[in-house]
Amino acid sequence: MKISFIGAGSMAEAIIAGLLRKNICRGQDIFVTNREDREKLTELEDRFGVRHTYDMAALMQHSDIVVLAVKPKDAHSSFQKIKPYVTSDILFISVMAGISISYIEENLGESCAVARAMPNTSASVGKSATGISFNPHVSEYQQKLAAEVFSSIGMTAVVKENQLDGITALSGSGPAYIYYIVEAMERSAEEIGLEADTAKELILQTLAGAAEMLKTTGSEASALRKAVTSPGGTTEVGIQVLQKYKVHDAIVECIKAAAEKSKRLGRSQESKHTV
Ligand SMILES: NC(=O)C1=CN([C@@H]2O[C@H](COP(=O)(O)OP(=O)(O)OC[C@H]3O[C@@H](n4cnc5c(N)ncnc54)[C@H](O)[C@@H]3O)[C@@H](O)[C@H]2O)C=CC1
Ligand SMILES: O=C(O)[C@@H]1CCC=N1
Repeated sequence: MKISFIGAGSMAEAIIAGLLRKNICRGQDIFVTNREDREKLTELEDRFGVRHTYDMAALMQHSDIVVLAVKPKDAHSSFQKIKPYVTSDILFISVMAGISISYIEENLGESCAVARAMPNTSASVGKSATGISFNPHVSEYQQKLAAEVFSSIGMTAVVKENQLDGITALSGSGPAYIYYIVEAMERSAEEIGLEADTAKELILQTLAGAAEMLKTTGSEASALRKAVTSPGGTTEVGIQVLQKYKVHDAIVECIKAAAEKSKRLGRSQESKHTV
């Protein structure tokens, strides 16, 4: 499979790492390009054995799949660059938050094969949770190619496009919320006098263990929480503090706000650049 990346930032890098680790393609079958940072492209070339180019005709000719991995605000400028070289046999996979399939079709051509995906940065360790949606021009073969790409970086759920703003908020941004909680756990460990390295190991194992329990026991999160919470014990006091600070509601509001932002990101780009 020959695959190119328009945009060579954290998300492109995470997907490339997965593709190569799982031998989905060879480094020489991957082209990367960005706006102007040649140094970054050379670094990727050295690290992964991928090729880089600013020649869009060559990049597009080479590609079965073109991954659109620029920030949503740069979507339009990246479309302008590649539009002259679009052909009907290329599968475009956008990982851009908020950018709709119809906007991509408007810019690249109504009959283009387009997938809109929302992975997360855990892709770089093969643990992404990815939602993906296809337009009707994506053939079964191309759907298989896309499944190969995303299964190399973790699990994938095929969904209706209207689910993707929610998925962006839930699992696209999700790792950041978990890291935010870990930052707070690390600070509390310091404040209660634990040794930093030991605390870090304990936190990581606690996270991994809780994830494994959720995955393998089939029990609901609330039931697992209750099993930890001994009446009159320590957890009960801790949870009472979380309730006092309305942490549950804050997380619900956080994810709803992120989903709204994903919708707004798409709308603002689309209204700025009517074709
Ligand atoms: N970082 C994350 O956790 C996730 C990001 N995404 C999405 O992935 C996309 C990329 O995000 P990051 O990799 O974090 O961004 P980034 O800022 O690390 O990388 C963006 C890349 O796009 C390039 N670029 C900008 N304009 C360009 C143009 N006109 N032509 C060619 N290249 C251009 C930049 O030079 C840079 O290499 C975003 O749309 C984001 O919504 C999706 C899932 C998770
Ligand atoms: O923050 C963002 O906009 C991107 C999309 C999901 C994760 N990062």
